[in-house]
Amino acid sequence: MSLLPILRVDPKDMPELAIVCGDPFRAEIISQQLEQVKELAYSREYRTFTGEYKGVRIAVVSHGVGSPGAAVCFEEMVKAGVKTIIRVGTAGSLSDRYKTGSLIISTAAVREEGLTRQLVPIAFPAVADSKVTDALYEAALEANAPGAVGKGITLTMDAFFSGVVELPHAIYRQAGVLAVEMEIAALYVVALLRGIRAGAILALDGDSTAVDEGYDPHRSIVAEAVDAEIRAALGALVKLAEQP
Ligand SMILES: O=P(O)(O)O[C@H]1O[C@H](CO)[C@@H](O)[C@H]1O
Ligand SMILES: O=c1cc[nH]c(=O)[nH]1
Repeated sequence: MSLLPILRVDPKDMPELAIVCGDPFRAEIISQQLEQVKELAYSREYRTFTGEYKGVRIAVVSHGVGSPGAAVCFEEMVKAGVKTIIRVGTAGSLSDRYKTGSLIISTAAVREEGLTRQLVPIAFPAVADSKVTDALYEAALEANAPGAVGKGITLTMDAFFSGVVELPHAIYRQAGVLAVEMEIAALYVVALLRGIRAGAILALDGDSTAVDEGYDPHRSIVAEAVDAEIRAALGALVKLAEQP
């Protein structure tokens, strides 16, 4: 079979279990936890590695920033036969309880991005797979994160910095949404429409309302939280490999 047109990977090389993340450099960091690692392709923002973790074959793929580009990646992964995807990302806090360094497992995503309404009406819910969520939560509790571990609804946006229109963060904070990022709604909608399992874990890198003033995701507490979420995601995939 020919290569996937955008990821530039041979579908037969893609395992059924995968981790995705925005940053191609983070994909490389995650791949360093694997044995028998191979970098299959680096095409646009999409960097694909495969390897084994505790005897389980997994892929690690970067999807870039924003839902439209990320959805292209998820769709091609599904076409290649991937059956379980976990997103390992960063997010801004919307909650007084979970601050920088905390980990959030996303049980569902508010669809404030523009992509998924072009796939299915906006009333359709973007929800995670419950087995993936449970496996992630259990693994996160044991991952020694520098902050608290929580699970709940997250917000997916297209805008990162604000313009002249007020962003809806305060409304969703009031509604109990825990964190904001930019791709989970796309992941959950694509997964639900194509019949695969998906979940997501997020390391909080600051207060979402402060990104316009000075966003700094390069602090050591964020790096520690990202390390912890990587351990949690790998542990969850091993558990999920036993529960197809
Ligand atoms: O940490 P990652 O996976 O890149 O995710 C978050 O970081 C990016 C913004 O800086 C967006 O892609 C957002 O969703
Ligand atoms: O989308 C994002 C990602 C990280 N941190 C934020 O505040 N927003």
